[in-house]
Amino acid sequence: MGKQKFLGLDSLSFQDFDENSELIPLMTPEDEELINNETLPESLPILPLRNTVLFPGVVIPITAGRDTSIKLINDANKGGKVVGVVAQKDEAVENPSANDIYKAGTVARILKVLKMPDGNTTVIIQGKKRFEIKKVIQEKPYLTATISDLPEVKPETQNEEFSAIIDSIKDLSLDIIKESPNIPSEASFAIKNIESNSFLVNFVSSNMNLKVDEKQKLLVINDLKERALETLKFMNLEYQKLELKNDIQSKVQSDMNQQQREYFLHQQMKTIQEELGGGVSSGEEIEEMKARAKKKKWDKKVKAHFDKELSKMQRMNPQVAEYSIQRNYLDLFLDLPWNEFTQDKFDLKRAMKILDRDHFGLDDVKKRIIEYLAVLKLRNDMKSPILCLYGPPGVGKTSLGKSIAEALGREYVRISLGGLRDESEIRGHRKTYIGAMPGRIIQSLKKAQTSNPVFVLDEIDKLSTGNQGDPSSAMLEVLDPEQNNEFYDNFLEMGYDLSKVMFVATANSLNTIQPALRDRMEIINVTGYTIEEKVEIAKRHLLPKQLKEHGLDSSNLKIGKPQLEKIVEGYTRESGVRGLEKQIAKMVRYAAKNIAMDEDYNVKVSNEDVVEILGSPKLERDKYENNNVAGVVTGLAWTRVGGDILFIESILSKGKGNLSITGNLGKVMKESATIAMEYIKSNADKFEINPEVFEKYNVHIHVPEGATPKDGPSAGVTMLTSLVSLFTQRKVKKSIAMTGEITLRGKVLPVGGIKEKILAAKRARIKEILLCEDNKRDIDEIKPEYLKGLTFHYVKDMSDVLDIAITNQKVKNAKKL
Ligand SMILES: Nc1ncnc2c1ncn2[C@@H]1O[C@H](COP(=O)(O)OP(=O)(O)OP(=O)(O)O)[C@@H](O)[C@H]1O
Repeated sequence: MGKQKFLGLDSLSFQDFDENSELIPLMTPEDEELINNETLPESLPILPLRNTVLFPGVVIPITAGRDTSIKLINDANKGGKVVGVVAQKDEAVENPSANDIYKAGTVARILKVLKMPDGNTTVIIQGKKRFEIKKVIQEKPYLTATISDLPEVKPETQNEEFSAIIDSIKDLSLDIIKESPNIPSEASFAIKNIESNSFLVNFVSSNMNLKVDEKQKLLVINDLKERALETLKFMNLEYQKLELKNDIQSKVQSDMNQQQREYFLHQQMKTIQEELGGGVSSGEEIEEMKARAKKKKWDKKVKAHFDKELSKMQRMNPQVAEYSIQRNYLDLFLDLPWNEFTQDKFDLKRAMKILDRDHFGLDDVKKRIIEYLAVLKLRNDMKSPILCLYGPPGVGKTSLGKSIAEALGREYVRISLGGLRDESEIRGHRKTYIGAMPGRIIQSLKKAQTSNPVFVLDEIDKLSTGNQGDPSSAMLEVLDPEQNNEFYDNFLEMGYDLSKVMFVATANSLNTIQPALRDRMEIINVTGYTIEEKVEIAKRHLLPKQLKEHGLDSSNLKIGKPQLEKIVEGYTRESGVRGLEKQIAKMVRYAAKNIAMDEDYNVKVSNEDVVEILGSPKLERDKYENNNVAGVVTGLAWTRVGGDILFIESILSKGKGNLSITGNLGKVMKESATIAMEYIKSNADKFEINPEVFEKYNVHIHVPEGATPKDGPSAGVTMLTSLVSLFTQRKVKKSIAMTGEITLRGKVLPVGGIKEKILAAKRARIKEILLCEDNKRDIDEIKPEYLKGLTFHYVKDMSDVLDIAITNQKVKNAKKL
């Protein structure tokens, strides 16, 4: 419903009308009756309406601009004040003829004629009765036609359907008025007061936002019920459109409100900041940043990003917190090395020299490192391989990384991944967090100041998965040559090229490294050292290093080989040399103290001095004991800290044939014990064991040294030997140690960690070692000097094990079973 058409009163006031003019719309059935009883003249002047349709009872203002219309109105106003009003088919037609107007129209009464200042004439007319043109009898000076009545067909007064339609029209028009901001609320007052159904339908039809032809269609429907229904349909459509429009508008409105609010707040903030003495952002700082930026070797993308962020900073007030966040952020861009590389030194001889200078032994490892450097040199694409040095603690993995950096002439950085459980430690926090920082990778590169350092990732096997994302998956991206040229740090908000970085990871164990990570690395095993090697390392490296660190030199303290050996054997029990270094540091401190206190001391230390300084040698638990007791056998184990020996003890006690196992053992070891037991039971004859023994006695197996958890199937042969020795009460071969898995069928299977196990056996002064035949190839790979003084027995079946390990001699005080 358009405002200008509603009641037709928008530009006029009531004072413009005579007291008795019939301005007030018809409201009652009596009014309607009056109109219907009026007799129509035979012919009428026809006033064509350009853009509306007049309905009976409705008052509308029309503007007459055309000369013909003005003449018609003037003539009629002077005469009977009655005209026929018919809508034009096409509003563009200037002088409509009979064919240009519809056939049906409404008789109108002129209520008022007003001369407007613009020369137009405004006429207030009221619709009376509908008519049909029979014939146009003259076209000049205006159209005149003979007409006939169009009688309205009314439903019976009791028609329920019609009443329902009328009610709906009323309700819906009230709804429409409520939803339409343009319709004055008085309109609802009018609707409520219209009593004549016919007039209600006309009133609504006239005021609806319909096209002329739609209104005309309504006008010519004689059946009032049908007309009402059609009107209701149009109203429904109109209501839906209105709802949609309001919906859109309220959305737009709320967006606007939000924007206005922000703008307003910003303005306020600005004012407050100015009041507090803040000014425009510090120009000097920005100029300095710009100068630094000029020296950076950024690619286009990074440069564009930096420029954008810098101009953001320029617009900020230096007093606000965001300013310093932004400055830190941009500082990081300026501090980070971008495409700044050190030239690699590919002199492999020199590299070898450096590796030899820093590390004693480790020949295989050094050889593999040199091979790697050679490949790097030949490929020359600067894409670096990822090395993973794995082995027990203190064997020099980390320090090898450092030597590699020196050999290549690259910068060296290191991060420890041990216990790191938060992905953001690697990838950083988004800069919107309070106290956000880049991840460790980016921080280390900032420290390195070059884009191609040697980057040591210590303890990659100890990366743990916490509830803050998975750091291993972030590491995967770091270590994947396909992806790491665009490593994304959350703080940096940019990809950073890590492909030129040479990563060297270290690990104590391969099992706990995520398999996908392990696949991406070249694994190099760094095994532990023999006693002789440790002595050499101590002499050549550890002692000079410690002397230097304490401000002394070799003239202040001399430790001979026998004493070093004593220290290694009596005070350390490890695969690496970290503990040894600590003991040597103690020796050096002793000298330093004496020098500082001006006291005499032996520069060349004796065995006694060693005991005096370090205390009496610690118990050497992992020393082979003897074979005097049945059921005690030495096994070889592999742990994360290197090889170790273990003793398996078993005893019999009167009982009902139960098997119990104690010690800090894993599930697999317990299974091995059960397998061994079953094997013995089924081969009791062979070992001359009375089968009744199994029912009369309980067996208890124990593995002492419970502090280090031991698991793995490799104790199988040891369990078996222990139990056979127990049931037969025969001695186990002297100075023998063994490792191997057993199966129910009596087979012996190969096991891992052989190198470490051999070193542990040597430390424990074992002479003979029993292994699966398939482990021979591991032994063949070990340097002969490591194997000096050891005899190997290779076996296939459990019976071979027993043939070798169990003697015919009964133990002292053998039990009679
Ligand atoms: N072969 C060697 N020659 C000289 N020094 C060595 C040798 N092996 C180890 N060291 C020294 O032993 C110390 C410990 O080595 P490092 O820290 O590299 O051990 P690691 O294998 O990385 O241990 P972890 O696994 O605990 O990190 C260092 O001071 C190192 O120089």
